Amino acid sequence: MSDEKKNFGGYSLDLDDDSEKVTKNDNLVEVKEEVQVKLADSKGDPNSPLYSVKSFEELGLHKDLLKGIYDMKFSKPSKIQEKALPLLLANPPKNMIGQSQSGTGKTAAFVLTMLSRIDFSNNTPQAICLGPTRELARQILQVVEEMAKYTQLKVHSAVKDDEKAREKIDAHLIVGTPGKVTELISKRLLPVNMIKIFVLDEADNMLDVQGLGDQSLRIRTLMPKTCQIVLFSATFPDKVRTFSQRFAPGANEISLKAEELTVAGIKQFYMDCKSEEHKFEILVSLYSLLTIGQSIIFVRKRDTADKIAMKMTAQGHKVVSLHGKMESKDRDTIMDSFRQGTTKVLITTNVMARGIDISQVNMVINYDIPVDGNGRPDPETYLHRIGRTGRFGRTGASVNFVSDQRSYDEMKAIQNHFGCEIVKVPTDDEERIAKILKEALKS
Ligand SMILES: Nc1ncnc2c1ncn2[C@@H]1O[C@H](COP(=O)(O)OP(=O)(O)OP(=O)(O)O)[C@@H](O)[C@H]1O
Repeated sequence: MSDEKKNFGGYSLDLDDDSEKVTKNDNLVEVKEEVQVKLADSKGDPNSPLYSVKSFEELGLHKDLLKGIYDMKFSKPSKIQEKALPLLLANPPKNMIGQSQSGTGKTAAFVLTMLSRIDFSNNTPQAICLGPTRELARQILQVVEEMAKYTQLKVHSAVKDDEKAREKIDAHLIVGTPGKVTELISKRLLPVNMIKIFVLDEADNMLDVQGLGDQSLRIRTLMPKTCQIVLFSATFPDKVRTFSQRFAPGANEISLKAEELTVAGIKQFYMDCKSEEHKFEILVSLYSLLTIGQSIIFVRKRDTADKIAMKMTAQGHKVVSLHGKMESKDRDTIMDSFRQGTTKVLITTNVMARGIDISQVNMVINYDIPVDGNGRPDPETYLHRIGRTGRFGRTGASVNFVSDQRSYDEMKAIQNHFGCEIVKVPTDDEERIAKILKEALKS
């Protein structure tokens, strides 16, 4: 889609495309318990993304929403919630482009805004929220349902193979993926004339990726003129930011510099493997560490995910793979069992890189270093992948596997982009590996 001209709202736009217990070793069991309670990111530190001076009451939320969030054990807002909510809730509504580090509570910021804008006495769609994958859309829907527990909200899930709407939707809030929402609108099942707020989560991805971008844009053009446009992500690369500003004209912006994006609680490592086979051997040797909490292993290709899962399973390890080639039903089952902690190790592609929030995930392995569609190192995807751990101040470890000069250079390019530290871990000393990673999860 590079250089392609898009017409939107009268503008011509340039779119750039692009606890299963570990029985082997008592120490590991001990660490697991510590990992679960340890908060790395001190909320007392004014520089922490979790720091705030205000309470939720001071942010002007309805008492029914306050009851919902207190039930979820949210005691104080995070920085992005404290900063964004007053801007998002102000009248007349203003658009928003909001950025904050992974796992710092962006979802609550936009969900609470949508819920605050809805008139529950009017049974017609008033808010649409889109995410890039069915897994993320389902997760947002769960958050919506929890937060809206004390309201009269009716919500509709718009993901493939889910709730086949045949009649006109009368739910107040729609959460879905762009493809399904486009379909519902074109079949005239989803009326959009009363939509007051349109949210894109993982907005940079939603606007940049071929297909998703086209659909998001098309839906955007159908929104009423007065509709509030809200874009959130941990990353807004320059090429997407300019477009975002046109997508959400006059928006309030909360932004971060590249160097501010990495989360302090996520320690980053790399292991210098000799070959592809050696990568697999190292992965297997890490299994007992991977199951201390839960882990996600990211690979580049769907086939690789399946192959590794098969090989590990054949060796007696309990792992599952999840990727976009699978049936929706299977994806949901795998995801639900990982979310419940029944499965501990998930091998996946970038489909799971963004937004997925499972607090028990304390290790992420980049089995393949992320690259973009042109084969170039992809810092944004890297940041989202490692952000699946270290959620809301928890500790986490991420380990990059490199196996040749090229993968090493890719990792270095990503490291330079963020100006972060990625520490080398030896591959030939299991005890030392365990010590380093366990230390990372403790500190
Ligand atoms: N104020 C709060 N107090 C306690 N926990 C919170 C608060 N806000 C959010 N959380 C929890 O923090 C976790 C991370 O939040 P969320 O998934 O919204 O992060 P995010 O900023 O959207 O991350 P990502 O960029 O990875 O999508 C969730 O489990 C959420 O329930």
